[in-house]
Amino acid sequence: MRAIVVYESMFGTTEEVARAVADGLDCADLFPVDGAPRKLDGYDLLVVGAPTHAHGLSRRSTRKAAAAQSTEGTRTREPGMREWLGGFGVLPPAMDTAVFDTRLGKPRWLTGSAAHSAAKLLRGLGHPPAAPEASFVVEVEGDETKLASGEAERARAWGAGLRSRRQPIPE
Ligand SMILES: Cc1cc2nc3c(=O)[nH]c(=O)nc-3n(C[C@H](O)[C@H](O)[C@H](O)COP(=O)(O)O)c2cc1C
Repeated sequence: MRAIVVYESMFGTTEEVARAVADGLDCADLFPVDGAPRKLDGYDLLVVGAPTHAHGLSRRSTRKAAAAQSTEGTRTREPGMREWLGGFGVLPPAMDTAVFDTRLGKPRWLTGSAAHSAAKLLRGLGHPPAAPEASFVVEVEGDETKLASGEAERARAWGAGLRSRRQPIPE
């Protein structure tokens, strides 16, 4: 199996999750969304991950708001995941997809979910996620946004789970 993990990240948290997911998959190419390829032929699985902004995928305005909060600049720039996914007319027909996000550790009806928005876009492209959407919790303390304890390990296990879903069933 050949997998590609594409992530958007302002402060590095979703990037950390993406690296753990790719590690769990053990067969994945990893790209920031602003450097991701437009040709996905040859991949069996596309995994996309993004931070939750204003209850869904980021928009240019929310990315600007994030940039204003950071003295170091943001990890990924334009385009965001919404625009990257929106730029595809078709995806390779046999390719599976999976989605994850990072968000605050509150009930989903309060936080929203970027993964849920990404899943909608993928359904529109005829590639509904093959696994349940995953969310990983971030904590914000003052100026610092960090992954909650245990979430990197959970992300690695989620990636490994995606890999095992794709293993052929022995005859
Ligand atoms: C402009 C903006 C809007 C946000 N809106 C939400 C939100 O609606 N729900 C939520 O759970 N977190 C929200 N957050 C927190 C982000 O989810 C958090 O910054 C992100 O998961 C960190 O990932 P990153 O380090 O990869 O950017 C928001 C953050 C920013 C900067």
